[in-house]
Amino acid sequence: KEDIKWAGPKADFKEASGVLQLNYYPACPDPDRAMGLAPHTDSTLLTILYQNSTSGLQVFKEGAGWVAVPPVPGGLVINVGDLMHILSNGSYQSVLHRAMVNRSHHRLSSAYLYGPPSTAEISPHPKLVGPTHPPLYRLVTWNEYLHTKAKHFNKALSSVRVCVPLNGLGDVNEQNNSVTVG
Ligand SMILES: O=C(O)CCC(=O)C(=O)O
Ligand SMILES: [Fe+2]
Repeated sequence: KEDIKWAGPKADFKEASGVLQLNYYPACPDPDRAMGLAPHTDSTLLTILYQNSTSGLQVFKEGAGWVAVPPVPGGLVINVGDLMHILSNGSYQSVLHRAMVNRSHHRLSSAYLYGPPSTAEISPHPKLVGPTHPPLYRLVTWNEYLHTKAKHFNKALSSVRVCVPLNGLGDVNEQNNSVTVG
């Protein structure tokens, strides 16, 4: 199996796909009746997120529900995405998150999403699979995964899953599939 060419200190970034997403959430007098950004996981490897001083980001934590991630001055938030989830064979789970709107302040965030070339083949890393650790996800090209994500949204990870884990639970991210965002 070939090494990963699109990540690491000596990576070839020429064909890689990076996206800078700028989000603006106007103040909303009735925030409980509006959603800034619907619950989702990022498809990419890691996301580097900057948020201004207005709170709104929440992550879903098993057993605790939605937990606020308050802005830290000068701090960045790093999200694990689906690609890391697949590569690590589920050891690093992609984080379900959403953005709420604020009653009195507008909110800005910018997310840098790093992705491989569209033809890159994505599967659990060979060093992490073996007789006692079967691969949980089948091989997909990055392009194929993005199409699957556009179609199945928060069920995309499950749809490329090849066998049920020993504890019999599905992906945490599966529970929220009601709203689609761009
Ligand atoms: O605005 C935020 O804090 C979250 C943005 C986000 O999740 C995204 O752009 O993917
Ligand atoms: Fe996100």
